[in-house]
Amino acid sequence: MICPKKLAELINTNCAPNLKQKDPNWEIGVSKIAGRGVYATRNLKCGEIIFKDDPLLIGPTLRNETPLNTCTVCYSLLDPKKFLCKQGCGLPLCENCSRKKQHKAECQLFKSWEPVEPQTPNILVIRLITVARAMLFNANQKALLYAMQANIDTTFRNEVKNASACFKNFPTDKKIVEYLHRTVAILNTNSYEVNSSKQSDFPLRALYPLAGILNHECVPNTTYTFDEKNYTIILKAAKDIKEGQEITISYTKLLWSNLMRQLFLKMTKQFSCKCQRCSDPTVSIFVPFLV
Ligand SMILES: C[S@@+](CC[C@H](N)C(=O)[O-])C[C@H]1O[C@@H](n2cnc3c(N)ncnc32)[C@H](O)[C@@H]1O
Repeated sequence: MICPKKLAELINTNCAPNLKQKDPNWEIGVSKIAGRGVYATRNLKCGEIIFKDDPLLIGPTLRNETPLNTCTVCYSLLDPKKFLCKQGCGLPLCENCSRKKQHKAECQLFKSWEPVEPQTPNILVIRLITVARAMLFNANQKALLYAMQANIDTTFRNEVKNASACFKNFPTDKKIVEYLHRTVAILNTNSYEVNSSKQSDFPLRALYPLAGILNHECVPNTTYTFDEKNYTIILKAAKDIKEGQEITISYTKLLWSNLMRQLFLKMTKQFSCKCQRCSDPTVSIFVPFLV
């Protein structure tokens, strides 16, 4: 894993206007919690905005119940009968976005892989677009992506492996395939779930260079929201934070029981939380019975 200083340089090279602050109130350092973390460079007041961060990578999550007839560029709901790109890349697309540069590059990439059934909506093909977007990164963006933590488990290769069977000419080059697998692992470790601003039941996974470095606490000192237009994450202090203190978020829902949080963190983020709340023997580990 690269050191905090190098990571900060990469973020600085790649950062979108929102992170370009003259005198940021945060810095990246070695964390007492895990790996690298983000620290306050001055005292922060409860409610104060700490930073705004734009996604490096964003795209559909897609679960079985999500509507496939959703444009992969603007995420608006499309006619359920005819919604796939007319050029044969297999991606759902609205008329307006078919003219956009972003889709043209993605369309070309998917067409070069030759979808087996380009006129049949396929959840594996559509879901792959988020990972495939990292193929279109420039060298700086690739370096930043690679600097993010990638948790490895027994399943992270399945996403690309399963989707590859839906193409006749999927890359076989080891380096490319490894890059795609690693992108999945990085998304699994660091991404946030954001609802599409066009439809609330269409979840997106978004990777933020700085917000992705925040470590977890079950009683975090920040909260976050997303800007509906560009999916910028806005991080605010949830209590007063002292200069030098680590800035944390919660990866779970705050009101989940100890047991639920611990299971979720172990299964999705591969760690056992040792925070004060988790270590409190007076807190029940069972799910509270709500009336
Ligand atoms: C989004 S990353 C956080 C940034 C990471 N520390 C880094 O250096 O890039 C999430 C990973 O950080 C580690 N992590 C975050 N919070 C933790 C905590 N409270 N206890 C143990 N590990 C934690 C886990 O390995 C987790 O999968």
